[in-house]
Amino acid sequence: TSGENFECLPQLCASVGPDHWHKLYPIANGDHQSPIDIKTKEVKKDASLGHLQITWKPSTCKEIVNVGHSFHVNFEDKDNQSVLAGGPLPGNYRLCQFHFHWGQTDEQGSEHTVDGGKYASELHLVHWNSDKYSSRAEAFDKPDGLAIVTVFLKLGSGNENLKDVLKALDSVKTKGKKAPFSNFDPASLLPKSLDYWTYNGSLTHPPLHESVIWIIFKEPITISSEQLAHFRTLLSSAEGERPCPILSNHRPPQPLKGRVVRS
Ligand SMILES: CCc1c(F)c(F)c(S(N)(=O)=O)c(F)c1F
Ligand SMILES: [Zn+2]
Repeated sequence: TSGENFECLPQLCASVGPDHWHKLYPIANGDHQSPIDIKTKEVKKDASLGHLQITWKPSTCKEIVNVGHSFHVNFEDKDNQSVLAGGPLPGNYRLCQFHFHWGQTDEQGSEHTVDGGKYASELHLVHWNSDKYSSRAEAFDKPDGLAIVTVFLKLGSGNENLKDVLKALDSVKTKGKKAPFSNFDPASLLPKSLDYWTYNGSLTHPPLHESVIWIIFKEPITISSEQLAHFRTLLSSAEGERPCPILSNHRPPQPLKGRVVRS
């Protein structure tokens, strides 16, 4: 086709979807894969689990980047300024980035599900074990390497605290683009209650390392249909290429393989 600028064909963009990952990343069929469906009746109450200690500094927020299948808000993590501790964690985990997952329609989009129920979106705040490792790269593939705090977003009224993130998205529309994004307080995206579920799992996108302690808040925050549509305007194509919108980027739930979810 001589430079026609037609919309990206869905199958072209999705030819590397979750069902193909195992060919390049055999761990995709491993015993500690994420996400999972949380069956609330099978959750084990564990009195030894303490409260989470969250100390995130807005001044460590640095930039927003289009990583092709999503966007990441990256934090300065050269010292222990924005850290997570307590709960199921053995020590301090340093915040390095957050990102969202969403679906083709408002009826799906979360990665974890609760009693089979899907939320419209899911926020992941990624931290690495800075007591034991010297960088996120070193921690990424270690069993106690990462701690990911997860907040469900349910379809509802517009979320004031997402406005700044959504506005910043407009400056990183195409793959590989990055823009400064500072002084954002990720705690503004937390629910009132910090009650959580926790289990051991993996990254939900290649390389799928089984290196994650998942900490999932039970209470969702809200997101509107318009804000979800804004997520879907992000492109997986680079500048000048045929535009290919990221309509969805959530992996379906994986087998629990005997793991226990605690709260
Ligand atoms: C290696 C890049 C990467 C992922 F592939 C990934 F799947 C996740 S996730 N959805 O488990 O939080 C990350 F946080 C992440 F940084
Ligand atoms: Zn994620």
